Amino acid sequence: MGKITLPSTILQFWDLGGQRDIRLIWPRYYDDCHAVAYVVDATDRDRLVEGWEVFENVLSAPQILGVPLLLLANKQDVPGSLSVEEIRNHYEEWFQRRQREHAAELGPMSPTSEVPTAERMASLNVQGISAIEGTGVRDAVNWLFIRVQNSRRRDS
Ligand SMILES: Nc1nc2c(ncn2[C@@H]2O[C@H](COP(=O)(O)OP(=O)(O)OP(=O)(O)O)[C@@H](O)[C@H]2O)c(=O)[nH]1
Repeated sequence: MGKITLPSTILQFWDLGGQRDIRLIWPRYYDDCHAVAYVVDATDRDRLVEGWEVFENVLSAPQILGVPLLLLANKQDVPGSLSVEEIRNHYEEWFQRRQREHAAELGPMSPTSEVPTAERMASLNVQGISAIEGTGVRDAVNWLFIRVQNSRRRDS
């Protein structure tokens, strides 16, 4: 857990490990979650698809519906890492492919509860960071602060 103290609020972060067995405890945190910052390793092309599957699983939790989503493309300090735009495109292509596969499995007459691609992509902010060098972290925190504050205002 980490805390960032800002003049008007304290942001509290829970860093939930990405290992397979640790993912099982993530849902325990969903009830009190005001935003999701999902970190992917932008140097690891081979594991991106697995990352999107896990991400989608998180987003399908009812408690997560409507909370601000920040996708962080980490390791931007490494030459050749995927850029923010490449990560966004990779996720969008994967999401569209998955929607098509689901539609094909369900057949043409089945009602769909799928989220339209445009809606999903519009709700998602993608930013580049380097956790090691600290670049992009301030922008990410500012974005989270503003979005959480705005969604609190809407709720009250
Ligand atoms: N070059 C570079 N390496 C990084 C960066 N962030 C993390 N690493 C390295 O990536 C490896 C994994 O980092 P961790 O912080 O253990 O990753 P994690 O996602 O928290 O791991 P889990 O909690 O097990 O999911 C370590 O060797 C880090 O030094 C970064 O921004 N740039």
